[in-house]
Amino acid sequence: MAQLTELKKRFVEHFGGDASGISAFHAPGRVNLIGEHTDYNGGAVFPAALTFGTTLLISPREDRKLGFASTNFPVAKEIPLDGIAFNEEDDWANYPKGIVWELKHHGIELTRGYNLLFHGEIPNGAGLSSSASIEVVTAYALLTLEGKPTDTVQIALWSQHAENEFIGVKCGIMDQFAVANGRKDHAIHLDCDTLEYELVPFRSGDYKLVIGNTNKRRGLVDSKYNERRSQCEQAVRDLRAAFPELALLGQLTLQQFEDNAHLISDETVRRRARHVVEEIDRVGRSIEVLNQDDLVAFGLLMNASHDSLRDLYEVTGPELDAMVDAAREVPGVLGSRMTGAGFGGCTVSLVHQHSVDRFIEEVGKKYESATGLKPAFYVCDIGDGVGELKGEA
Ligand SMILES: Nc1ncnc2c1ncn2[C@@H]1O[C@H](COP(=O)(O)OP(=O)(O)OP(=O)(O)O)[C@@H](O)[C@H]1O
Ligand SMILES: OC[C@H]1O[C@H](O)[C@H](O)[C@@H](O)[C@H]1O
Repeated sequence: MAQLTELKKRFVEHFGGDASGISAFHAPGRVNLIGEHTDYNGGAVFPAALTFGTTLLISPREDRKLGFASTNFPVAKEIPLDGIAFNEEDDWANYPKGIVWELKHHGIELTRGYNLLFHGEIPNGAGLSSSASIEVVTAYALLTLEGKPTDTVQIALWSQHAENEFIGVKCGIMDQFAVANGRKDHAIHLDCDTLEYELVPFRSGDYKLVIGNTNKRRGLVDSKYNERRSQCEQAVRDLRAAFPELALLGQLTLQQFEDNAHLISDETVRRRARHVVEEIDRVGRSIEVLNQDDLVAFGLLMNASHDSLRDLYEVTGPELDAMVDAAREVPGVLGSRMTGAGFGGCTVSLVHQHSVDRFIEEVGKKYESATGLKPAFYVCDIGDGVGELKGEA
């Protein structure tokens, strides 16, 4: 792999030494096909790993220090292994530091220092999980080099915990889980309450998944994400009048919700909860129609998902809506929706392979004239989850 050779050169230029002790790892980004804002409600999600992601080159060093560099960011860091703590000044290096902190939390103290060079191909802050990717690849690599088990479900949970507690972003489990457990040409049907999951072959036939990046950056921490979470918690509290044991909205069937929605006193909170329960139902129906290779029905469910995120959950915004509206006007598009947290970021559309060029041109033009922003498009295949790049390293 030419790129790995190039990265090794950069590693040696930056950290010195020779290339012989370098190991290489890769974790993908992810796209969520349907099941949005359901993970932290204990509901179902249906994401898939991308073929592009974060490559990590890593080698042990003699002292008890961690050297962090990234081809994506100018600032490199050298940090003592002992006493790892969040530090604003360490900027992006807080993500891999958070993993070292997390491993320690589980009794895994690194036995030596390491140099790490990251190379990311995922646009940051665009809803394709570059942060989950850097977390998961760091955890997998460090566990491998320390001779510890690399259980990818455990790695997902630890990475999520690091993001929640070390970085301070209260995300659900979907991103880290997809990045850690993805499989080529499969999407993951994950129950976020039990963490039971099934890899579902994604047979898209003549259709391609096309990601559209609005290039409207969204800030997860300062966005309305946490407000949505609290509204869901409020709905659960109200619904306990009928279900005293209820812990998460995802534990309700659609019918149970319909029969008791009136218990939620605030109208906005009721709409938020309705989105969650209906979206979980849409995930179940998606699996059913995909099992029958009914892509048309799946496209309609994608559309319904976006419309609900726009009208009930209110996390889309003008950019995502403009891109989805433009996408649905192109012949050969079966469905189009926002993906990820929302408030900007990316859309995902199911587009006939013969319409992809026209899609990119027409959606690009309409989107730019509606918003003044230049979008980017990625025609994507579904890739594998985290792993070591053994042959190529
Ligand atoms: N290759 C990389 N090198 C260094 N830092 C990275 C790399 N990839 C991601 N990061 C860190 O992760 C941050 C992006 O995380 P953030 O949660 O804001 O967005 P995201 O994960 O891309 O999007 P989303 O959470 O919506 O899926 C970057 O600003 C940087 O600090
Ligand atoms: O589905 C919305 C999605 O938003 C972000 O990507 C979070 O990191 C995920 O945990 C999930 O909540």
